[in-house]
Amino acid sequence: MILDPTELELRQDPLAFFVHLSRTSPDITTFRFASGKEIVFLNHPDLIREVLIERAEQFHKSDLTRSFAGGMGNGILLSEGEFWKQQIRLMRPAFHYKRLQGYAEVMSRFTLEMLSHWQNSEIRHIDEDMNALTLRVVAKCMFDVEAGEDREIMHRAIMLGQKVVGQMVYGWLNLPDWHPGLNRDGIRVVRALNDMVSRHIAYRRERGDLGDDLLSMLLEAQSQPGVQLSDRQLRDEVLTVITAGLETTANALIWTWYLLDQHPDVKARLKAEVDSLGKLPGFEDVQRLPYLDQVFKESLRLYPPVWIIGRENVEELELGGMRLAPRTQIVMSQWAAHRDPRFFEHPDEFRPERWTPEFERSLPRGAYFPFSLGPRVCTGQGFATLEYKLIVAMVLQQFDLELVRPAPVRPEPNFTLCAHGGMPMRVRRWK
Ligand code: HEM
Repeated sequence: MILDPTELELRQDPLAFFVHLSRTSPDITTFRFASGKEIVFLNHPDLIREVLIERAEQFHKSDLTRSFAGGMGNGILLSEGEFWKQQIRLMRPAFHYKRLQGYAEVMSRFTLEMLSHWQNSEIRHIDEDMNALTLRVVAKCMFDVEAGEDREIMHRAIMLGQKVVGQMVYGWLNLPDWHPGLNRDGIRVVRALNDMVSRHIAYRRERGDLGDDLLSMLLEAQSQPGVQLSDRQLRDEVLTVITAGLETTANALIWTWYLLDQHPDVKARLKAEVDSLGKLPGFEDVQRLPYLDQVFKESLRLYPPVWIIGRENVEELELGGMRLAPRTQIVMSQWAAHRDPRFFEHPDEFRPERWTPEFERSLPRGAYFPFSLGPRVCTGQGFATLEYKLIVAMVLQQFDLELVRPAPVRPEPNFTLCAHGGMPMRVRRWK
């Protein structure tokens, strides 16, 4: 097949491709593959806001989202319309602010447990540690699952899954007529995960004593009048929340450790702030650390774990002066938008201090959207923010992390933005 230059650029470096497109294109632009298939790229906060918030009901998740979520079945990430409304109504209580306090206790306990295994001056694969930690946290908080054997199944599945889903996303980006499908490795991964989740559902039913975690809420909802929730759907929801909640938060943390290593002045200031607590940080404490909040926002700006999202219009419509046929594939890239010099001064620099209340007020809605925006905003935003802040504060109180491979570390745009080649770091207990 003869590749159009666009396809070549996209294949070689999707992140650079979208930044280039955003710096050289109008607010809405179309790029074409050699096959003739078109993709519409949104390059202005007003249009992003229109699609995600103001006219959200006219747009559905797209082929891109289906490729990301390929292995998760038909979970909440992909559902639409009345069915999505039912699912979000059933699931939202598990993410309510009041419940976060209980989750904070689990997050802290598991973080301390991880730190108790760290030896002074050893080299740790921080990417693996962060993935293992966020997996334990989400599995325990949402599904009350703690068993070691399952952790191993899930950990292996996620590591392989990263690769498989990455290939699927690349498939979508590179091959315009490509349809989501799993290769043999992918099928194995999904089968192992499905079996594991089904086993837990059966076990929980047998036990009979439902708790107040998300799985219990969904099991209970099955008997409510008017609720349509098959066992298969329930399993898909469990897998979706685990997958959506684990690698995203892990990568936010991994890139933060990298950025702090590359910016010792920021690390010193953040360390002073977390030490000023004089104790282990709790649920309320981490919400009162302003510099930690700035570091969080700036890390998600430069390394947004979800680096691209897609939508398609349900019916023919006009957007930004362009007529779109039904099911036109639309993409918005956090990676590119968060580097837009129209809204971020020195966009490539890591400057947590930019996040002042005045700056946030002046930033147009749609210019910064690490958790997306509008009705389909990330359900786990509060959960992830709390988890990130507790983990960063607790680790930094005890350890200094130093990168032991040459910088820069290249971001790899898979399902989420991974660190190509991993993030080995020497961990030193502060004197
Ligand atoms: C830093 C961490 C996270 C980031 C950056 C992130 C980002 C996102 C984004 C951008 C979306 C929208 C995707 C789209 O529109 O196609 C999303 C959806 C979602 N996220 Fe997150 N997420 C994070 C953590 C979590 C956690 C911890 C959970 C759960 C424990 C979670 C659960 C979900 C769910 C259920 C959805 C689907 C919502 C819906 O479609 O109604 N996320 N997330």
